[in-house]
Amino acid sequence: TRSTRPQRMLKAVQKNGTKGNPESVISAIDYFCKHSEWAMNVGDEKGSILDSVVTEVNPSTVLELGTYCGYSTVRIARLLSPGTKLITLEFNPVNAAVARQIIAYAGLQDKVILVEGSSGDLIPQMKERFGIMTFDFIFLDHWKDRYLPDIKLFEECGLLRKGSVLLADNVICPGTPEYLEYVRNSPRYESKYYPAHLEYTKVEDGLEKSVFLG
Ligand SMILES: O=C(NCCCCc1cc2cnccc2s1)c1cc(-c2ccc(F)cc2)cc(O)c1O
Ligand SMILES: [Mg+2]
Repeated sequence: TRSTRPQRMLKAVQKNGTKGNPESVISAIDYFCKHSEWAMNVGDEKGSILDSVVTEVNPSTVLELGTYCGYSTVRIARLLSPGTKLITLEFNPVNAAVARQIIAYAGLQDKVILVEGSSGDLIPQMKERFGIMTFDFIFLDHWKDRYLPDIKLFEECGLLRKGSVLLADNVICPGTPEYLEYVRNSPRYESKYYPAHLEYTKVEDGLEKSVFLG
């Protein structure tokens, strides 16, 4: 059967990247998406904002919802302190297989725990399966209609602490209106919008950073 876009992206990384060099993997993916095939990675513009928030938070516990090909996983993992691991959830097994290879090519496999499944099923298992008390940093980049139910799930499962930072991709395009309304109007969050563009395009998009106030 015909290859998938993530599989063609992996080939581009192996051809144009340098093994063990995360920056070269990031560049190879961005080049592929700009010159070969658009793909729904967070991209370089929003990726720089992601980098700055991760650096500012310097988290010890990290969760990413939506691995896709591992582009943002690599961006986050390369910035984590030694010994810190990030948990990333992916629903699609074919994409998860590609992501594992891209993360390994970057040399970051020891800093990443990739779990296949849906957020609704896996979030309630975080404490028992991974010994997590609370998350310092959460990157939301999965089904856009799951952002709101999943933030409520985080609250219900006691996975947030005073100061936990949630960063959400695509709050404009494709859009997450109910999530935005919730975090911007809830007294339990302090929210800030970072304007940018949909990855590799001129279409308006942005990231919403929300700090849990306890
Ligand atoms: O759908 C998007 N990302 C989610 C893929 C969901 C798969 C998963 C569900 C799930 C559930 N539980 C755990 C893990 C996971 S992973 C997405 C789409 C666009 C886009 C596409 C077309 C377009 F014209 C304009 C924008 C841009 C983006 O940046 C995106 O992130
Ligand atoms: Mg996205």
